[in-house]
Amino acid sequence: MPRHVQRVMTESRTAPAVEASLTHLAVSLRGVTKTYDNGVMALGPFDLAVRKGEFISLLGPSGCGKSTVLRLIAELGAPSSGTVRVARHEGEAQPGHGIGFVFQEPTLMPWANVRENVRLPLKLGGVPKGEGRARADAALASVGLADFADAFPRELSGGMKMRVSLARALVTDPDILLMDEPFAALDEITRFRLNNDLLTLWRRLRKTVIFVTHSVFESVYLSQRVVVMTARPGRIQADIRIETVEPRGEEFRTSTAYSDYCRRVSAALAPSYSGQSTL
Ligand SMILES: Nc1ncnc2c1ncn2[C@@H]1O[C@H](COP(=O)(O)OP(=O)(O)OP(=O)(O)O)[C@@H](O)[C@H]1O
Repeated sequence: MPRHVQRVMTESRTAPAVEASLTHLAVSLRGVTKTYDNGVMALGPFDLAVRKGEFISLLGPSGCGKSTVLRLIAELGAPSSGTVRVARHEGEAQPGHGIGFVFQEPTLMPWANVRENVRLPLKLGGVPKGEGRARADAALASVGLADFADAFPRELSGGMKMRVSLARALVTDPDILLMDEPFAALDEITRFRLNNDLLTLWRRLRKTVIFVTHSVFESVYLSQRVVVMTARPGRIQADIRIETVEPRGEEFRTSTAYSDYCRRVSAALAPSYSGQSTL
């Protein structure tokens, strides 16, 4: 039975009705603020509820606290105030368990082959080598890299390295996938291809995905909801549901509905940039 682990918080009273509805949520942030040691107030107050299996994007100007949100969810830091809750299964009480993290940089170990890179989280978790290798191979197959398990990172393109990074995040079979601008450094064609592959994976695995991007187009294409943040300290500027025929594909990318949503999201984003230099 899933249970909810409540983490560092200064205010713990929650209305019973809200508590009950948490069983449908993967992640809940309520009244969260984050001020770093240097005095920078990065976030808040910030409220976000993400349903299990939902794909949402966080969009906002540079420095508005998007990565901070992901780090708080992953317990790579504690909120200054407010509540962060993450749904977990029994046996996943340790920080970070049940969560996969994909960063903009694939951060692969250059001296290890692709299989060993993907196996790393299992190795750190004490999974026996044979089982770990089999699971790493399965994760690699899921991202279309079954034939590259013995290759080294230097032999791979940028897109392939990102697939390895995704396989490494999936190898522990997390319920929640946090993705911090994973495709930002890739060329457009590779990015489009990875967008489609990610959607295919998401439809198959139904993980909860929280995806950070600077791209209005990418956020609308991928997400069921686009959450637009204000400039720092980041709060919710708009929460826009993207309703369209599923599964999405290239016809959605060229549809009027897609461009209408992009316009709507851009308009919601505009106030967050007001007063900021565009240079
Ligand atoms: N460890 C830290 N110590 C001090 N300040 C930090 C730290 N991490 C982030 N910040 C500051 O907090 C603010 C929010 O940072 P964060 O990385 O969450 O923003 P972001 O929206 O992800 O930015 P970007 O889109 O540029 O990646 C920024 O002003 C950043 O400089």
